[in-house]
Amino acid sequence: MDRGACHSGDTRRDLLFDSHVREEITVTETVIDIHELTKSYNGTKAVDGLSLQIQRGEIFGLLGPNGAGKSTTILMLLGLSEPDSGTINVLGLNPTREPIPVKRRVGYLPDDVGFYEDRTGFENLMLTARLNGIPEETARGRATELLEQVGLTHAANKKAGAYSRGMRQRLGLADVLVKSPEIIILDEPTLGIDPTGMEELLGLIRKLSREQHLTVLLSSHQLHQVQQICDRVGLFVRGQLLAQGDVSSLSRTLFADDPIIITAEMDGYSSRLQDEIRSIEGVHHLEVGASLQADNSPAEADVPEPDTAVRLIIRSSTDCSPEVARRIVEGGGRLFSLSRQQYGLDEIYHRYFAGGDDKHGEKSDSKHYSQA
Ligand SMILES: Nc1ncnc2c1ncn2[C@@H]1O[C@H](COP(=O)(O)OP(=O)(O)OP(=O)(O)O)[C@@H](O)[C@H]1O
Repeated sequence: MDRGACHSGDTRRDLLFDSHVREEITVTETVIDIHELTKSYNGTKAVDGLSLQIQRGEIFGLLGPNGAGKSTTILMLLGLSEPDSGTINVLGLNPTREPIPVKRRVGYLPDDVGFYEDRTGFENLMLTARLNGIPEETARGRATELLEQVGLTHAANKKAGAYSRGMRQRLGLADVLVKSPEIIILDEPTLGIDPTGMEELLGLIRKLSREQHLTVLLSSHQLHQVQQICDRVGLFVRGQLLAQGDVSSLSRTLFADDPIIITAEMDGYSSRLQDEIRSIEGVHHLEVGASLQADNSPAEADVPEPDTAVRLIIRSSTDCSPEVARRIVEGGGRLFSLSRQQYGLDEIYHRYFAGGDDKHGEKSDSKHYSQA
């Protein structure tokens, strides 16, 4: 069937009868369901009232600084640690009471996976297959196929002890996949890998997840890598899930009360224009500084000379960018660029992970003329 047909007629029925397009229908099925989970060590809460649902096929990033409680949560998901209170359901199973069926269906890649160093990559995968009761012939085929998928065919007969860090992580991924799990949990999978190796591994995880509808829970404190591949992220701080969602909705939630920052590069600035901008509804702060595009160094003054290129930084409670642009142009200014600050992972990182007080995520490196 021509995919174009999906846009007309009985779309729903067309989709259902097309085996290719059928894959595109999103059927949500919660495979990890956590409610009010709590775990303390020596009276200190490592996980504090965590509630989280993850859907089949989703790549979810569990983000948080050291000691946030990520590993403790993972251990409870795997049935390796018992919660103090709350419930966990993994693929319909209770990991505390049914750890073995959970282990059969959930793969776990720790941050530093252990191998038999004097055995080859292929032999290591075969050992894991045997441990999981996979028949010899099937195991051979699967090990060969997985080594190819993770790009290690060339190193199949090399001893694991001679693998680089990146190769070990890729072998670890293959090792986790030997038993054909439905969920894989990866703890800091790219730790210690160079940027190229990291890109490759993340690309591979995403590809495998998409192709095999594999659910991935990825724990990390490296926000940028998580942003690249995760459908959703959860921000974990001091045992609590502070917020969850895709990165842009997360930013909106976390920075909802922050002013909107608009930056304009222009020339033709005047005190009349300054008043015009300050009178825009919502604007509560205006800084005028040297433009990054300025080839002449402006003199210190309240209002620079009209031919001086300046950068305006406007803080507003609403997004008034179109109005700012209109008033600059109508006020005789030449507008070179106008941008609105978008909060991203850097700002989230500074505020919640690094304990920074850079509340506006703005680098104030411009030379100041005046402030409103
Ligand atoms: N077995 C344990 N005994 C006592 N305290 C523990 C134990 N395991 C974890 N903790 C404490 O629980 C808190 C959460 O630790 P956890 O290892 O879960 O954090 P994390 O987010 O995984 O950190 P990291 O990124 O460093 O691995 C920390 O304060 C840690 O010291």
